[in-house]
Amino acid sequence: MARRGFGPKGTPEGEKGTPITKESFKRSLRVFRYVLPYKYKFIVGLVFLTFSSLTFMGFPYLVGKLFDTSAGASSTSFENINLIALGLFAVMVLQGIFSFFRVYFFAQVSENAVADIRRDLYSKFMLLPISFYEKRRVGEITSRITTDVAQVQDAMSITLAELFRQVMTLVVGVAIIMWTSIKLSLFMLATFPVLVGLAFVFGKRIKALSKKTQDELAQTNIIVEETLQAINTVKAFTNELFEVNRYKTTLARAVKTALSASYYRGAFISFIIVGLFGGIILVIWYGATLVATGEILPGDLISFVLYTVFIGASVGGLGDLYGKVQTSLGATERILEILTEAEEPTNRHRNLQAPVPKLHGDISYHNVAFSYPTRPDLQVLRDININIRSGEKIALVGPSGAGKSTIVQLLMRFYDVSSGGITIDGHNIQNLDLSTLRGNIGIVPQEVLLFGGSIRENIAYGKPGATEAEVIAAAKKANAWQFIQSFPEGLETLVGERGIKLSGGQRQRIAIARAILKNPAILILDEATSSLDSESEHLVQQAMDELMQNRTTIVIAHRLATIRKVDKILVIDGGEIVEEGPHEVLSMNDNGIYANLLRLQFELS
Ligand SMILES: Nc1ncnc2c1ncn2[C@@H]1O[C@H](COP(=O)(O)OP(=O)(O)OP(=O)(O)O)[C@@H](O)[C@H]1O
Repeated sequence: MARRGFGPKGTPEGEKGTPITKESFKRSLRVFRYVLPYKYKFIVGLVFLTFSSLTFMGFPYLVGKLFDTSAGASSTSFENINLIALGLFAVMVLQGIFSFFRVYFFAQVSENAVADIRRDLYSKFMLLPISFYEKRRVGEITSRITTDVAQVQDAMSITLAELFRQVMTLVVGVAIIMWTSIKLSLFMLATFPVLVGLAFVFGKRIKALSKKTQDELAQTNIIVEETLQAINTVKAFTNELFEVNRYKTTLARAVKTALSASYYRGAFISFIIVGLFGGIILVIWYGATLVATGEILPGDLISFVLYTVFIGASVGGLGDLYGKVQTSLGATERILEILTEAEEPTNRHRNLQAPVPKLHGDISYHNVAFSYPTRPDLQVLRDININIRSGEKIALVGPSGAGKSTIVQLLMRFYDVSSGGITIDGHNIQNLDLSTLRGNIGIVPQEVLLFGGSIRENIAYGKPGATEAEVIAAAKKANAWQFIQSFPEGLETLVGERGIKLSGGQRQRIAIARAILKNPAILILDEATSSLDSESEHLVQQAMDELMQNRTTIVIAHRLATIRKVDKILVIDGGEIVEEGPHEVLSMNDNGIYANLLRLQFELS
């Protein structure tokens, strides 16, 4: 079977930011339903955030009063310098306490909500059809559950709090300075709209550039991930340097974009500094003239300047936050897009411990035609009619790319037929629950990928919760017990991330043991193309024969010698069944494809 699954197919989508519109904002609010279970903690966090922002606003006021008191100009109750200084300390202590609880509560909400999002995304990944994975790169999909979720977490914990704080500083700050001196406030505010307008334009430009940097960094990560996954291939083709160069080129591009973005960021910061300080100097100058004419107290001017700094800082911060909110909206949309993808129609609520309803194993294909969703114009199968009675064994042979693997993928409903139908025990597989369907099919793939973990775990994968005795019995039937026993750790031997410590024949026998444990009515054997040594071959064949007993079996055959005993051989060519019959009959047809293939293999061997 051609290797399926994640591959560098499809085009990367690019991690786009989303413009902040009413629509995008509304849509992304849907992600906040993940906050709902923790709403009380969220509200408490918001209350602490409000408190900490408000107490901070008391700071400039007290500093001004301290100044006036020291100059002996105050007629209010703030007579005592020590008392005011204590008040300042109290403000800071309160600020510290409130901030602690704000961080604590927001972390509780964001960590839990984000874990819920990750869990839902992962469950979704498990339930999405194979066609979903063919359209996307694996790096791109994993970045949904890592980068995008991390951005949402930032939004929930930092960005949101910052936004709230900055807006509050702005509103409360402006109200206080208005109360202090309308004249001075109007003078100060006259310079602000220009500053705010420019900051937003700047912020937007920076946003676009940092997005581009992120996209390019994502590209470099995709290269790392793909090459590490296929490190054997890279080495086998001695393409290490080629890959290093490919990585270097994309990395250089990312650095270039990051650097050009940094010019704008630098310019933005300079602009804020020059603009703000210029503004502050103007305010101090005008304020000084008001103090001179006795319209305000010197302490008021100090408070005023401090508030102006706060307000200026929050305006500057808002520019930055605008970008962050945009990034978070983009991430949120991508997450929601996955969460709303159509799942396979599987019975996900099935009790995992409950046994799968047993099928008998009569299979029929009626006029099946099929095109892959990614290549709808290319018909891969046409007019396929097959009847297999329960317990019968058939073999599919034919040139590479003929459609053999596709025929069995349709049986497992990895894809749905384009026309025609497939029935098992008379039921159209479209109407069978997917867990029942796949629960009754065992597969020994061409290339066995073992999960990192022990041999026991890998065998028990065929029947979660299998007892030790069952695992051993299966291993024995699969001719695997002998080599497992020869390892010092026996069943507990770790097989590494992809079972690299086991030989091809050993891996296959583990896969056979797994299938024996699953005890399916229908079996799919995808013969390995690479031949094993004759000793190993014999052991694997013996195990396969044991496994095939009393099961409907479809063998995808590459080596014709192994399929002489099957009940029927189907020769597939160009997506059609071109010959059909037992070995004895087909091999006699001198002009037939099967006889030809036989001769070819005989000559080659
Ligand atoms: N996921 C896919 N998306 C699009 N086209 C595919 C996909 N998988 C296979 N094909 C195409 O479908 C055709 C049949 O492929 P299939 O893997 O069924 O052939 P096969 O007979 O099993 O070949 P092999 O013996 O080499 O494994 C080929 O032309 C192949 O390129």
